Amino acid sequence: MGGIPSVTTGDKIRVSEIFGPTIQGEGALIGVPTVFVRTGGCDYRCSWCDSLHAVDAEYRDTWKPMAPAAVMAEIEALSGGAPLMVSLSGGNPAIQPLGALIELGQGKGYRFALETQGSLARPWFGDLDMLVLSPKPPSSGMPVDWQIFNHCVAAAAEAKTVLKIVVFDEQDYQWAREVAGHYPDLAVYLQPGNHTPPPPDDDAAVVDQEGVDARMRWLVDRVIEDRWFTAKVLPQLHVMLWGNKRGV
Ligand SMILES: C[S@@+](CC[C@H](N)C(=O)[O-])C[C@H]1O[C@@H](n2cnc3c(N)ncnc32)[C@H](O)[C@@H]1O
Ligand SMILES: Nc1nc2[nH]cc(C(=O)O)c2c(=O)[nH]1
Ligand code: SF4
Ligand SMILES: [Mg+2]
Repeated sequence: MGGIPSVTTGDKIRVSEIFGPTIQGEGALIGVPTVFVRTGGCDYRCSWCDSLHAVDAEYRDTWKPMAPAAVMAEIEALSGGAPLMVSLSGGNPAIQPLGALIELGQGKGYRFALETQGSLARPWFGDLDMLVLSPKPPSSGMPVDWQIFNHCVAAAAEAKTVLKIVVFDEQDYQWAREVAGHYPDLAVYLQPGNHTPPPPDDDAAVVDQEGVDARMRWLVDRVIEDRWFTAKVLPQLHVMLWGNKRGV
């Protein structure tokens, strides 16, 4: 007996928050009306994580175990029953048993994207409409297990998988180039990092927008200088519009 990790509760999904519809603010689906399901718990602790309320154990009592049908009911209530894109984020949503929710939602016409750092591969990645793999650069302080990351890449079709890499500095940028070179079939989205003021709470909407803008301009210059014309460079649109506010 014992040995069962406390990260999941049977078939239930550990939910930090469900919000929307809003627009997807990042990457390949930017601008697409989306409901977000943010799961609680992460196997990483990036130095600059903007979602600590879904990562830090001190917020654990705000995470609620929910059956897939209950999560789906909330998504449908938020969308008024009109099918739309659902983004599964976190925390690391790959920790959670999300296969049943994806199947249930797709049966009703909803589409599902999932964002993960690529530290856990799941067979149900293959059922997603889009898998966003966001390996963590040196500035995060987190090491990448490339063997597991490759399992994630293999679990979903290449056409549905994209790379989204956060870049804070030249070292991150060089790292992103190298990583992209290893996955020539995957579309690459570069995203300037934003320094967030801890601790995360509803009032922490302040963001160093000038810093993000400067980093964005620098990132565009770097990509053009290197003639890296297959890369796409996008800021976090929701951060530009609403700062680090939660639920948008
Ligand atoms: C909060 S994470 C949750 C999903 C998953 N754990 C991951 O990291 O991919 C969602 C996205 O936000 C990005 N992100 C987190 N903190 C950020 C920051 N301070 N600036 C820019 N992007 C950030 C992550 O790299 C990831 O692409
Ligand atoms: N609008 C909006 N777009 C997002 N794209 C990725 C997000 C995330 O935190 O995972 C996010 C988010 O929290 N809000
Ligand atoms: S992997 Fe994602 S959720 Fe986890 S700490 Fe890093 S940015 Fe935050
Ligand atoms: Mg975010």
